[in-house]
This record gives sequence, C-alpha cells and structure tokens, in this order.
Amino acid sequence: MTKIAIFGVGLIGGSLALCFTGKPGLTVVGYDLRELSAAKYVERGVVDSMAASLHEAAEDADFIFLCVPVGVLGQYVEELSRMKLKPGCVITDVGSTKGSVAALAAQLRFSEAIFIGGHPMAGSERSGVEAASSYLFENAFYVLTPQPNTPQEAIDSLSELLKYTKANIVHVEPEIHDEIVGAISHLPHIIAVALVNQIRQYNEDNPLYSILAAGGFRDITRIASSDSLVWRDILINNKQVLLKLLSGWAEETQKFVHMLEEEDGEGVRQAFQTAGQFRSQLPERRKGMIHAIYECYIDVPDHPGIIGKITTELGNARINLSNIQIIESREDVPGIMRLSFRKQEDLDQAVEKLAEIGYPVHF
Ligand SMILES: NC(=O)c1ccc[n+]([C@@H]2O[C@H](COP(=O)([O-])OP(=O)(O)OC[C@H]3O[C@@H](n4cnc5c(N)ncnc54)[C@H](O)[C@@H]3O)[C@@H](O)[C@H]2O)c1
Ligand SMILES: O=C(O)C(=O)C[C@]1(C(=O)O)C=C[C@@H](O)C=C1
Repeated sequence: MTKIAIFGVGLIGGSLALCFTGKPGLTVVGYDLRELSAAKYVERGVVDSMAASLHEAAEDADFIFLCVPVGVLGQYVEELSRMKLKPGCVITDVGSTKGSVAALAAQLRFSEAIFIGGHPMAGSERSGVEAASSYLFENAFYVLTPQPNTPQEAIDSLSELLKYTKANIVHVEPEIHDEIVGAISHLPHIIAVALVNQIRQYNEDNPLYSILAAGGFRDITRIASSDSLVWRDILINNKQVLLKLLSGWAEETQKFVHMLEEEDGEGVRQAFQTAGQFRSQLPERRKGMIHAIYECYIDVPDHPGIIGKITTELGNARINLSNIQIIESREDVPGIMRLSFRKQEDLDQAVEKLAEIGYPVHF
C-alpha cells in the first residue's frame, strides 16, 4: 500500500484527498487542527483515516502533502526535516507562493526524504473541506518546482500520483512562479478586495449601491470572498513581488485618470480593445489557467419558470449541472444565463440538448 498523508484537510487538501481515496493500492491519512471530528472526514469518504498527530500521519508515508496556509508551511517543513521518514518519501506542498518554501527546503537536511514544491492552479473563494471536490484540478495546471538536484525518480513518482487529479503538470522555477502568480492571482485578489471595500463605504451612505450591483461588480469581485487568513499569509509572503505589481497597477489606473481628464475617448477605446484581444486569447473554458469548470451561456427570455425548464430538461437527459446563474435580467430584455459543468462531457451534451430545445449556446 502507498500511504499518502495530507496535512490540512481543507479546500485543497480535501480535494487532493478525494482524488486519491479509494484508488487501488492507495491509503490516505489526514491530519488537521480543525475541530471537525475525525470520524466525519472518514464517514464522508474524504480520507481513509485521520491521524491524531503529525508524527502518526507522517510515519511510513510515501507522500506527504502540506496543504496548510503559507504562514505555517515552514514550520511543518522544518519539523519533517527533524523526523525519521520512510526512505524515498516525497514531501510536497500546495502553497500559493513557492520561493520561500523552496529556499527553506534547500537549506534543510531531510533524512532520505525529498522535498518538491507544488501549486495546483485551481481553487475557489470557498474554503474548508466542505468546499472540496475531486473535480477541482481536472484540466487545470499543476505547478511543480523541482530543483536541479531533485532526483528524477521522485519527480516521476509524484507526477504519476498526480495523474489522479487529471491536472496538467508544469515545471516552473520558484521565483518565476511567484512573479507570475503574483500578477495573475495575488494582484487580482488585492484589486477585488480594494474595490469591494471602496464600494462598501459608499454603500454605508446609500444602500442602493449593493442593490444595483449586477454582473460586472459580481464577476470582478467573486474572489474578494476568499479566506482572510489564507490570503493574509499569501500576500505577506509575496510582499516584494506585490509591491512592484501594485506600483504597476497604480500606473495603469493613472492612465485612465489622464484619459478621462483629457476626454481621450480614443485612448479609452483602445484600452478596451487591446484588453479584450488579450483576454480572448486566454485558453478557452478554463477561466484563464484557473478553473476546471466548463461553462456556456444562453440568452433567455425573462419569464417565470425558465430556470426550472432548463434544469428539468438537463436533469431528464441525465446531464449534471454544477451551477446556474442569471447574469443579467431586466424586464422585457433577454437575460443571460450562465451554466457551469464539472466535465467537458457534460458541457458537450448540454450544448446539444439546449440547441435541440431552442436555446443555442455561446461561450
Ligand atoms: N484557496 C485556493 O484557491 C488555493 C488554491 C491553490 C493553493 N492554495 C493553497 O492551499 C493551502 C490551503 O488553502 P485552502 O484554500 O485549502 O485553505 P482551507 O482553509 O480550506 O484549508 C486549510 C486547512 O488547513 C488546516 N490548518 C490550518 N493551520 C493548520 C496547522 N497549523 N496544522 C494543521 N492543519 C492546519 C485548516 O484547519 C484547514 O482545514 C494554502 O497554502 C493556499 O495558499 C489555495
Ligand atoms: O478561482 C479562485 O477562486 C481562486 O482564487 C483560485 C486561485 C487563483 O487566484 O486563480 C487562487 C489561489 C491559488 O493559489 C490558485 C488559484
């Protein structure tokens, strides 16, 4: 039996556990500080068993996944380096920053264990094991940050195990990872939170702000609901990169200040056009490099019962819908409905079914 230990059975740790639990030859042991009784994790089939201590979980493990917030990662890596682990044991993490943990692991001496940094580029604004899903990583990118001296055998065995996630493995240097992920993940989280807080203050004087908030505001601010402790750790850890990115962001917004002051309509138009062109080149159906969610949109007339009709038709055809949302709905104006699926197969079947019943989709 290959023993997999998961430290931190939350959104990411729980999702990884769900990918591995029940697979032939694998046994998954969880460890978490949270007061959710161990039996519940086991009953729900997330893990095979829960360990009462870090040592119990790590003992004899072939793989150890550290799925805890970035702020406590270092302490686990250090503790593991002091333990006698199974020879060849691969320790990996899922932290959203890679530079500091790679630097720490490089200076520690593990007795016959190997550390390989990792980061699945998939997630959610939700947190905790309740939000975990075995589909979370499907089709997403999964970054590994092996060092030049990392044994190939260890990289291969971790990559082989990660096939259960159905993610695409990519190797990236830790510092490059932090720069890129700072720009495409951490900065957007800061912007979303700052924007929500700006509007929240206006809303204190006039609640119409939140009442009128429609698709635009909701789309750009979904990630502002992310876990505050997880994100505190990520942002502080990637401080140097983010300070540079924030000054770039200030320059970008300043460009708009100038364009508006000068009433430079052509400048505004060009800004939208170049942004739109770049965005349309992002890989389709993966929401950038982020989600393993397959989505399509349909134009729907605004009349009662439309959601029921669509869900019934898809349900009768045994097509699993993971989410449904009306993005815009005004009286007498067709609304847009966003349908999300967990699998490409479901999306393809839905496209066919919806066309058949008179609702052509767009992406
Ligand atoms: N949320 C995302 O979208 C996302 C995506 C990719 C990677 N990550 C990274 O994954 C890691 C976990 O994030 P998450 O979103 O799963 O958070 P989460 O809050 O859902 O899960 C974290 C789990 O770790 C447990 N925990 C916290 N401190 C602990 C400790 N000292 N010892 C043992 N368990 C502890 C918590 O009880 C919780 O169950 C973070 O490092 C984060 O940067 C998050
Ligand atoms: O989709 C989301 O909600 C996420 O926040 C996922 C997201 C991201 O920003 O893309 C967040 C943190 C990660 O480390 C990786 C992915």
